[in-house]
Amino acid sequence: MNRESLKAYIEQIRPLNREAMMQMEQYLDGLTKPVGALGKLENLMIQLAGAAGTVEVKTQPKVTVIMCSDNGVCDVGVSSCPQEVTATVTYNFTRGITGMNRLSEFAKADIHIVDVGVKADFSHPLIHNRKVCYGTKNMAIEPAMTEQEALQAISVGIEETEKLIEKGYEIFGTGEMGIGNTTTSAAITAALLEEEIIKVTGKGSGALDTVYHNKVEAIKTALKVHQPTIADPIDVLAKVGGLDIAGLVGVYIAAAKHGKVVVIDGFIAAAAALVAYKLAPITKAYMIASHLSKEAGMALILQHIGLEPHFNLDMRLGEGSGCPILFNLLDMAQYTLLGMGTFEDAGVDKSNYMHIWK
Ligand SMILES: Cc1cc2ncn([C@H]3O[C@H](COP(=O)(O)O)[C@@H](O)[C@H]3O)c2cc1C
Ligand SMILES: O=C(O)c1cccnc1
Repeated sequence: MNRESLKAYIEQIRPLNREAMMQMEQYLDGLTKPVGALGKLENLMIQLAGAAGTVEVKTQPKVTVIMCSDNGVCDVGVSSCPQEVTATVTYNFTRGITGMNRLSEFAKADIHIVDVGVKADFSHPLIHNRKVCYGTKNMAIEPAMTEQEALQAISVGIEETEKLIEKGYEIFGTGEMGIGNTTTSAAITAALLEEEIIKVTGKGSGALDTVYHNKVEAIKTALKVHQPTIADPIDVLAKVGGLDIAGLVGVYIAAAKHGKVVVIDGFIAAAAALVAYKLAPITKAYMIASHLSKEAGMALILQHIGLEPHFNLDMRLGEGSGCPILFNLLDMAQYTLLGMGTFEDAGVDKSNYMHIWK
């Protein structure tokens, strides 16, 4: 995929279907409750109707796409964790033992593991080999990726998502595994939001003071040396981003193009959402924020896009972990709102309560 074909793909994304959203809203307003009283649960159903183009919304089946890749910037000590852990955890997703595995099983949701650039080889049927290269370059010295590599990783995200859509998945989530990716996410956020580096850089998986200092310095150097063009999200992504983030950009874009909502996990998934939003603001209509990560940069990204998190559990795991929790909320919203009685069913004379019932 090149810039032109990506642009042509993005141009096919349609806005949410207003008619279906109005129908859903009208239906919800007729239920035995004050108008809007189920708040964001109602908003979720309206958004799903808009995405699907019908009030007959489906919340099953669900899948979180987990983009796994390594980051060359680990060479300058930006994570307290050794880089090899990327490969270990990527493999562990196949063993069912990670936090993400358990959360997803509980939510009856699937995971789809993609090796978009891990610095190790796997031969496991559950790890989809879409390796662009064996990790990015160290952005503190040279650009993390070429533009072509970044575009290829976006294509991987698009193609994997389209395969999952063909399999019948209705709801998508975004996950990642890549030691050092809170540094790349902070670099992207600092560049695209034109924010101070320390305001968007956190302790990631648990940085000590020296590691935190290395993170800030690596980002400072990368932005100074490569001078990414702020108005060009692909340039920013290629120079200071990661293959995992690029892959997730493809997930947001492809899901939106096919009328499917995408749940955003934590800071890294949010950095990818920011790139997708900058490339195609229309993708926002299909995004659902799950939780607010402990990483400070996430709140700024969501504010910028104009999305609100649905919960704050002080989580900072990544892997897609916020998605299955939000999936549960979607199921609950659908079960409740599409199963409730109308005010007629409830025998309520609404003429006395016109101010709360429409
Ligand atoms: C055992 C382990 C499992 C993880 N699962 C997700 N992450 C999370 O931490 C990493 C980012 O943090 P940093 O930028 O500090 O390296 C990513 O892989 C992210 O998914 C993990 C981190 C560790 C150590
Ligand atoms: O919010 C996240 O996604 C996150 C935070 C810390 C470490 N890994 C991921």
